[in-house]
Amino acid sequence: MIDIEVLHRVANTLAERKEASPDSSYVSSLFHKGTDAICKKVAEEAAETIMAAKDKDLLHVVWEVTDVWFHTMVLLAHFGLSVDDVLAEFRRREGVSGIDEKKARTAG
Ligand SMILES: N=c1c2ncn([C@@H]3O[C@H](COP(=O)(O)OP(=O)(O)OP(=O)(O)O)[C@@H](O)[C@H]3O)c2ncn1[C@@H]1O[C@H](COP(=O)(O)O)[C@@H](O)[C@H]1O
Repeated sequence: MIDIEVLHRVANTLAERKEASPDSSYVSSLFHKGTDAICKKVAEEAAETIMAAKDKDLLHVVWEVTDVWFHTMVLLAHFGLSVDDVLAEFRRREGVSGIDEKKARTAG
């Protein structure tokens, strides 16, 4: 199993890019363009994931999901959120059936 620490290393690089010149860094250029540009990339990469899935192109599914994760990490960093916020939410949901959770949400 590959260590999840790679996500933290990339997240640390993203944080450093907040101080970098947009000319020298793709991530910095996204930070400078702002929320709309970052969200546009998330949407584009999600659409490309769907197209790869419909083509049953499994290599491209992995590439595009990586692009989605990466650009959502840029979005988190843009808002001062961290990978750990998402991992904590996964941990909070762990073992809670999606069916039971939805029932509890719609019961009241
Ligand atoms: N993991 C990534 C990563 N994944 C994808 N990408 C870039 O995300 C972009 C994806 O956009 P597209 O596939 O649409 O490619 P494109 O058509 O060239 O992009 P646009 O024309 O739409 O801008 C490409 O430019 C990829 O190179 C990434 N860029 C950077 N990282 C990580 O971020 C770190 C910092 O990157 P820089 O800030 O560029 O140094 C790197 O060391 C990596 O760890």
